Amino acid sequence: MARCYSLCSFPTSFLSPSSFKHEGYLSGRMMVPGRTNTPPISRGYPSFYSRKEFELKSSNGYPLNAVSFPDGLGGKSSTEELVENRMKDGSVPFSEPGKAGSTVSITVVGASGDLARKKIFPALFALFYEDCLPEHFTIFGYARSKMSDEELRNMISETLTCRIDKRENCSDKMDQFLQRCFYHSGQYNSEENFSELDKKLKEKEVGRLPNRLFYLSIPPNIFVDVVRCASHCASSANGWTRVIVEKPFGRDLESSGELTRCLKQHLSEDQIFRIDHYLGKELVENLSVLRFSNLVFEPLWSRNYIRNVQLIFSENFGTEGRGGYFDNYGIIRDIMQNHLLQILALFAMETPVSLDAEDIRNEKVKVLRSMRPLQIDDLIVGQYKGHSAGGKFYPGYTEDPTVPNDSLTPTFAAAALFINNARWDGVPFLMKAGKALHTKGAEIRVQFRHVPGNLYKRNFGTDLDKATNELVLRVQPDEAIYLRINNKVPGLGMRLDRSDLNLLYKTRYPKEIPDAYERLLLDAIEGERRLFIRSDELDAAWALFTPLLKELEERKIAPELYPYGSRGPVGAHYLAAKYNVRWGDLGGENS
Ligand SMILES: NC(=O)C1=CN([C@@H]2O[C@H](COP(=O)(O)OP(=O)(O)OC[C@H]3O[C@@H](n4cnc5c(N)ncnc54)[C@H](OP(=O)(O)O)[C@@H]3O)[C@@H](O)[C@H]2O)C=CC1
Ligand SMILES: O=C1O[C@H](COP(=O)(O)O)[C@@H](O)[C@H](O)[C@H]1O
Repeated sequence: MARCYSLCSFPTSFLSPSSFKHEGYLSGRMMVPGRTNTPPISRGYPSFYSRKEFELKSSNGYPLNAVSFPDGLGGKSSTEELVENRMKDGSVPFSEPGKAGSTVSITVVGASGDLARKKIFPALFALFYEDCLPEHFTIFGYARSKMSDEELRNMISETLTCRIDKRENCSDKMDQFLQRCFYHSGQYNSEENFSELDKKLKEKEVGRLPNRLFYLSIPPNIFVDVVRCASHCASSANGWTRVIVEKPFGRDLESSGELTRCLKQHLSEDQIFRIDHYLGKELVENLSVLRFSNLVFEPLWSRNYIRNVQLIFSENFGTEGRGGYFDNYGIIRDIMQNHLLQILALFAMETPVSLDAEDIRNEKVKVLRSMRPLQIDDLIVGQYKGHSAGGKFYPGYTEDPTVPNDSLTPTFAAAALFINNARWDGVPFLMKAGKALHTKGAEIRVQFRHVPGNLYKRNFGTDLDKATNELVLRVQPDEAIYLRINNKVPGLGMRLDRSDLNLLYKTRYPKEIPDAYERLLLDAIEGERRLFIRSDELDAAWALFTPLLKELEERKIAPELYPYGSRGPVGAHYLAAKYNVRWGDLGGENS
């Protein structure tokens, strides 16, 4: 995480917690009529730091506090003037630098659940461990389960690991972190219970400008209840209040629109942080860097040179434990409509005006709106069936006790999508996503066109595809970016070979890569919206998939069965062949 690492690379005296202050920004309850809650960061306003030249980078590489305070007194800095002016007009009550600072309270709603335990609390600890959290912060777990603070701490401590070097003993840090974690038990639709939470939050926030972040790690049917109660009874009185919303954001265009409408009765769009954790993955972040900061790629980034793009997701386990949720959604909604489509939009967008969140999100929306809705002929669906291997039986999807026996829900899908704009006209964007396959991974594969009039064509035999240049971004596991090129085998003859120019992260960057949730939580705390989904993006994404999802369900299209642990249904090959494409991940040697 560049910003934190750049923070950590300062001399240690700069790293004292007191140099890390996030000041509060906007007064009022969650929804402030006539005013958006855009924080200082994305508008280029400063945050306050006590040290000259202290610079904390946001995840888009922009300095968050593009300001340095003058040494000594004498004259007002532009920052101080800005603060003073803003306070005079009453609109933005920053707290004064140097006086009582701000605090951030992070409430994990659904704290007893799987996601909270496995991802959210560990990510918060990792941020704390890296000194990336503000100096003053408190974490609250909220759920119906009865638990004491101590029990919550015990639960959390089971999943915490030391961040940089797993062998390092960081029990002191863990203890410090756990001491800042508290629990409140309550119903999700009880204003009274949220008022009790508010009281407890205030006790921790006393004397500081309170900022509040709520993470909705709960089933979607209770999102609106929680937002209503939190907004009425537990939002910050004079700091910012933000809400991270987990997917699924509805199950089609209508239900997603309805969810957005309901949330917006209590929140402004700027307060809603719709999370897609794939946008927080290191390699997905690197996609734009690779493209926009290397001369060698951007000129090739169009239909003129790119033959097809493949977005591939696979898991080598089934819906174990999540069958109840999954059966109502299926793989298209679970993975394609969000994770893979988000990557596609980032991949295919035009150059944004800047790295500002709105500029990037504007470009992504344009791509999504230029796409034609997915056609049923460009889709194949599959479902895994039970399979025995190595003396063990792997049950099929419908053998999961939480899944109906006659379920037609796809656990695998492959699709061909097209972008009807000048850059991408006619280029197939192939997506493939499946559970219970032979391997776990996610990658972006770019296959380039054949070299026209290739002088060496006879060296490749009859299959020119063997000479295809391919750029692969392996998102996980074993993060890597590699470029497949053709080269001569050393020697007196003229034998050609395909080799990989390989940037393998674990050899180039031996440090552990931060989890996606770390980056996204930090961005939400800092008010950086670039990696969160705006409501018009969401609408455009659903518009592409909704007609097809309805058709699949109305026509009760049966998925092609594939054995647990296999490479998926053969239909995926026919679909690719229809567009003269071969899946790059099934291409043989070290593909
Ligand atoms: N788990 C994962 O890997 C991922 C999850 N998500 C999404 O994140 C959110 C949380 O996921 P996860 O932690 O797995 O969910 P859980 O099913 O574990 O639910 C979280 C908590 O919500 C409460 N809860 C569960 N069901 C209900 C219900 N029907 N009514 C009221 N409260 C309920 C429970 O707390 P209590 O009973 O104590 O109140 C539970 O501990 C979901 O929206 C999910 O779709 C997204 C990506 C990945
Ligand atoms: O959002 C989801 O993602 C996970 C896969 O996430 P990863 O970071 O482990 O690749 C997937 O298992 C789950 O079904 C889906 O809801």
